[in-house]
Amino acid sequence: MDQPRRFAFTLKRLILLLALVSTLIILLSSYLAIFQVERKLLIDSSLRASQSYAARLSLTADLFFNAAQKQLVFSAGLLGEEFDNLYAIAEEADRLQIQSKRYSSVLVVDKSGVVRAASRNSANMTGLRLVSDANTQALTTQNPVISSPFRTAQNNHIIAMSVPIRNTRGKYLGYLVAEITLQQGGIIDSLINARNYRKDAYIYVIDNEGDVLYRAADGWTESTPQGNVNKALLEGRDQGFLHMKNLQGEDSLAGFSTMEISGWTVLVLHPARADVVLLYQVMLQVLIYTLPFVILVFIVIWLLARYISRPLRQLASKADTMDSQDVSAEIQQINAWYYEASKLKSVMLQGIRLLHQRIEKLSTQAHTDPMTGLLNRRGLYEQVDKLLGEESQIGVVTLDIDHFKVINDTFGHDVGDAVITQLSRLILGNSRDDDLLCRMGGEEFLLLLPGTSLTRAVQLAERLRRQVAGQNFEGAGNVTISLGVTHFNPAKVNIDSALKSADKALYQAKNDGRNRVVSR
Ligand SMILES: Nc1nc2c(ncn2[C@@H]2O[C@H](COP(=O)(O)OP(=O)(O)OP(=O)(O)O)[C@@H](O)[C@H]2O)c(=O)[nH]1
Repeated sequence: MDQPRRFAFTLKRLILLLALVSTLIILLSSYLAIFQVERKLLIDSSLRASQSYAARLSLTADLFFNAAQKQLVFSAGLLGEEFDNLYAIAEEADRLQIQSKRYSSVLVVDKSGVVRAASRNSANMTGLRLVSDANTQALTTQNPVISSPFRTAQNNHIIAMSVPIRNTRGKYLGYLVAEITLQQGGIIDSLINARNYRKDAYIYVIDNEGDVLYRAADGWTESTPQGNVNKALLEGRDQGFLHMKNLQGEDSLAGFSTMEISGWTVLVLHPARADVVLLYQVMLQVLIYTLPFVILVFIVIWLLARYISRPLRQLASKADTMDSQDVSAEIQQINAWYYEASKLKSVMLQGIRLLHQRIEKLSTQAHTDPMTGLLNRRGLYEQVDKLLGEESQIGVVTLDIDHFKVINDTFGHDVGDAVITQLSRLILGNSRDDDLLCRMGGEEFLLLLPGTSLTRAVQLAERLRRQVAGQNFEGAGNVTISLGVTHFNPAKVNIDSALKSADKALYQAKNDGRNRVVSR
């Protein structure tokens, strides 16, 4: 069963992770910075727009009040001259109302608060005693007054604009008052309305105490506005902008401007969340525009991470096969294009060289006999396979020193060693490069002779025997050897049985009196 592959922190993944995390942090922080800057810009611009709209409205209202006041002052001058002529003052009141159309009614009031004359549409008020605060204010101040809104007996929501009437000697006779309706369609409504501004905006007009006189939004005007705006929010400024809650309790941004003549303040409010919604749209756009670049950056980072990590990844994969023969050549192929990788590559190559030398040394030690330098039994089996595959006939000679125990016992072990070494050199001197010569153990040797017939193997064995017998061995004098010879075809006969056969021949040579060659 396949083991599930464990996640590994490779260099490529680490570079990718690092790059991704840092890119994301940079992106997020820039995104947040853009968000903050955009938010401030949007809020600022929307506050400024509201404030300039409020300023325009209050200027328009100021121009109206100014013109209206001048008109009333002019008429009051005429009325002062003809105050006793009831017909004339009623005509003037009517003329004013018809001409201006701004006024719902025009009244001439005497100094006791009784309506002396009225425009035709309010003729029924003639003779009535007025009791409103506006009346009291006009009579007590004897100055031009713009009243706070109030409800008339006919339930009209109005403000009253009055100017004093004096005769030619300056004596106070009463006042001329024009009533201006606040209801939808009235003059204030047509001056101050939300129709030309953003749809979510509210227009408030507040008086000096902060009481809401007028409230309108897109398409509607409140007939009896209630509520109070804390004037402390305006911080004594004539115009500016502020954050506040509207009368529904929503967080709102407001621009304001105060009228000169009435002292009323126009507030233009809109809910703050509208700008936030706009901001989210802007941020979404930013995201959409930046996304392709972000993806491109990630792809570039991914390719770079691959390119940077490739030499190290390839070197790391070769670390698993450092004992293989071809690994050095494979490592040479790796493009270690930067300092650390190239350093690692050269250290690995050096390490592999040393490792292979060491392995070779160990292998040689394991396969050779240290005393004679010949192959040992393991070394023979290691190399014989090649020989067996290539040859159709192999001569086998096995040889053993005669009475070697006596040599040891007589001359000592060192002399025995020297005899073995000298014999091995002699055998080597009689063999070809292709021959496999092996010290099988003790004083026993084996010769495998590739491509050699039995006859030639016997000839070689005989030559060896004679040479040994004729040689003087240092410290031991004359030494003889016995040899067993055989021959086999590796395709047909197993090497072990061939060796056994050679051993038998050797055994027979020993039995037959030693210092001889026996073949089988
Ligand atoms: N000096 C020395 N002696 C060895 C070495 N290896 C084996 N011997 C000795 O070789 C001797 C072999 O003795 P045996 O097997 O009885 O044979 P032999 O005395 O040669 O008698 P035959 O083979 O029957 O002629 C033993 O005494 C071993 O101790 C070696 O590396 N050096």
